[in-house]
Amino acid sequence: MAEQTFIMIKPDGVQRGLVGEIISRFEKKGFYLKGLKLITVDRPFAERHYADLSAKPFFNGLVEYIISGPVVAMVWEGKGVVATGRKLIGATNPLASEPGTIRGDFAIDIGRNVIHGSDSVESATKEIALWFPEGPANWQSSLHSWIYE
Ligand SMILES: Nc1ncnc2c1ncn2[C@@H]1O[C@H](COP(=O)(O)OP(=O)(O)OP(=O)(O)O)[C@@H](O)[C@H]1O
Repeated sequence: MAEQTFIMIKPDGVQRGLVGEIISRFEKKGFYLKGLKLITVDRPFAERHYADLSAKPFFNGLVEYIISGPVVAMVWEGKGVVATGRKLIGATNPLASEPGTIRGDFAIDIGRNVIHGSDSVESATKEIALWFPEGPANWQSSLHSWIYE
């Protein structure tokens, strides 16, 4: 199966009306949308998603932020989508993110950085299973041969 990643537009991205812009960037790059839902998660769920960060001093604030409103959970597919998705997103600290990246263009504070993307193929598999227990959608783009040689 082609590589997939989990991308989440955080509550600030939803509140600020950045959903369309962000989806558009992934679509225009040539990645395929294989899962999409607007969902407000509870504390235990957010703690599971960020379990690897549970020892960090910012963990509680991070969980509060993620449960503060609806997020847009997505699965995107394509060659190299995990690493390239992270490049489209930009560095964790938005002030260090290059202009042209999502965080570089739309965010300032690390605790309000608009979007999450899986950091490895392994994390992507885990996160997709957590957020999409029903599994991603199964469809093939008819543009495939115009994007891949
Ligand atoms: N020093 C910090 N202060 C506040 N929040 C932080 C800090 N470091 C990280 N975070 C928050 O925790 C999230 C996860 O941190 P991580 O180090 O995994 O960065 P990331 O992989 O770039 O982000 P994400 O996992 O959301 O894509 C960050 O996106 C940010 O929202």
